[in-house]
Amino acid sequence: MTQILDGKALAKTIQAQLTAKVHDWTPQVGRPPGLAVIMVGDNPASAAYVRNKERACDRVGIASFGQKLPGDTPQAYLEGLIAELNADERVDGILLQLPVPQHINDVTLLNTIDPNKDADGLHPVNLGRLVRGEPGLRSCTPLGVMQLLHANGIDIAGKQAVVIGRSILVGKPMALMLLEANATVTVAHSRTHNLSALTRSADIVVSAIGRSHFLTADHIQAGAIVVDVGINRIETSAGQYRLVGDVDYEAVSPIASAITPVPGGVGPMTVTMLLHNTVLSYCQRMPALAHERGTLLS
Ligand SMILES: Nc1nc(=O)c2c([nH]1)NC[C@@H]1CN(c3ccc(C(=O)N[C@@H](CCC(=O)O)C(=O)O)cc3)C=[N+]21
Repeated sequence: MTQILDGKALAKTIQAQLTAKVHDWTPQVGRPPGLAVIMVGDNPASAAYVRNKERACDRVGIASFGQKLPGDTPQAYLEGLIAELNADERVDGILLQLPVPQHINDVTLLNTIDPNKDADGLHPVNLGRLVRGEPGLRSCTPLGVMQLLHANGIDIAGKQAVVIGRSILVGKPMALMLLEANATVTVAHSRTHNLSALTRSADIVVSAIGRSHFLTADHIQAGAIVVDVGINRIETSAGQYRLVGDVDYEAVSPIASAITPVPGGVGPMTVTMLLHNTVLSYCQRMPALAHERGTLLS
């Protein structure tokens, strides 16, 4: 029987744990944790994610300091806004929703976020901490994948893992987190030769490329663990949109020993890890909670 790695259920459990802690800590600290999501322009997919994030914050008791800005907002304005949020004591996490419009340099902006408020874990200081294996704020999607594997009793040490995709948001930090958990990691990408031969030798395949039905039965060996990070919107015959991953789920799930569905797999974990990072940052910034540090994800 193939094990379904249910991210929606685990997200619910972790969010309930976070809610209880936030409920206890808010009176001690005198304020709730705060998250500022900055969205520039009106990409409909981004708007939907941002709404999900704000709803999740509400449920857990995190204050939202969302900023929805027009698509022609100048770079200098955004730099000023981030400086203000860095200095705002009520804000523990800052996230710049990606992608940003063409005229904005996202790397420069991400680098101005206070690393201790970097809820997305994308600042060079946090990426450097990950490379070194030091504690720090970790990128949400790969952290969510690690939680999902861990909570389902999947042992990673010694396994062959292939990560498909080398983005700074998912592929690279995913590879480093699997390595930190003692997997033998290979990173594949669009220029990789003989991808299917490579993935067929893997015990764990993580796909983060953004192409629907890309990973087929030919790519997977019997008993492999398949993690689908892809979020692709495809049009159905009825003219509506449906969310699918990178994996041909019907074909691959009977072969795999464990697999994440889309939706309901990695996506809800990403949002939950963003909440987790915000609460972790709150915990680290507030002296009253010093003794609680490190108790968040058990
Ligand atoms: N700075 C930044 N950080 C991000 O983490 C980030 C980003 N920019 N830009 C866009 C991507 C995408 N992303 C998702 C989050 C949640 C779901 C999610 O909750 N998915 C649900 C379904 C949602 C639906 O039905 O639309 C699921 O898979 O079950 C998906 C995708 C975060 N991203």
